[in-house]
Amino acid sequence: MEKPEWSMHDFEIGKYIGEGKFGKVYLAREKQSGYVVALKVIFKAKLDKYRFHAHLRREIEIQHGLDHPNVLRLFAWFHDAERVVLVLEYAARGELYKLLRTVRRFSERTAATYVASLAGALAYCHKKQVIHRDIKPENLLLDIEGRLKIADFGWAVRSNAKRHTLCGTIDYLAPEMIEKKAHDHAVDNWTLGILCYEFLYGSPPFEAAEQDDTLRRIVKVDLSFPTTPYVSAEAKDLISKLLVKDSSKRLSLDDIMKHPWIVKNADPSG
Ligand SMILES: COc1ccc(C(=O)Nc2ccccc2)cc1NC(=O)CCSCc1cnc2[nH]ccc2c1
Repeated sequence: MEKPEWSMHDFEIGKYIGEGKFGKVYLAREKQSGYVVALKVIFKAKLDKYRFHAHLRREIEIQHGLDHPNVLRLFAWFHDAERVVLVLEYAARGELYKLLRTVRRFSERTAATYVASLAGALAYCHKKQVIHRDIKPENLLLDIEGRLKIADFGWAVRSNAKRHTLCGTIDYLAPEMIEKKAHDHAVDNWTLGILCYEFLYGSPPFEAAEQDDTLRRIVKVDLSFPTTPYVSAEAKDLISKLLVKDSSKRLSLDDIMKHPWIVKNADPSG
């Protein structure tokens, strides 16, 4: 979809599909090709207010170079007097979390396929020196084939987030984040452990009534596996090797892809 410059006139704008801190997201069809995309309209006035021009420019440069089946594509961007418009891949089956809430929990094959997709996408991003990927659950979308897409919502605050806490859920924070230690991309490996647990059991491992209890359980790595639903020993083995306090001892992304539970259950087509 390379072209010297795009404008709004190249697209038929469809329904509104989402809200970001900097603007709204619409379904759109590119007139020439009929290709359906998501247009994220960001107001320059907002960028000025938050002084995000440089951040957005840097992000666009980074995103433009990313091309992985499990990372939402930024195809192009253009701007006019008052707006910057991002031409993004459209993930037709929407938010993975809405699906999880609907079906309660995923099968071991589905969970393993999503974990393998995430590990592959993160390994790709880390190879491209991109570790600002934030694999919070709200950032995971599903395309028309049900393939997982890490949809970096940039600095958007999702106004329609379903999470129970205000500032985005704390269930995914790694111990080093809570203890304000230096953290690197090993936090993503921790988050993969949380997500794998939640995919299989339907709720995150350290959930508690009060936020303080959740934080205490995280720093203690107070991990236990309920007797129901049945979850295989291999799955628990993988989760136990990711939810490790010492970030240097967490299973690496490559080792996740080679783990017996992933090898046995993940669908290679993603
Ligand atoms: C590569 O992706 C992105 C790259 C950059 C930014 C961004 O906003 N950067 C920014 C903005 C201002 C200041 C600084 C940085 C956002 C995204 N990605 C999304 O926002 C995903 C949801 S919009 C698309 C989309 C697709 N498919 C769907 N299916 C259902 C809903 C839905 C929604």
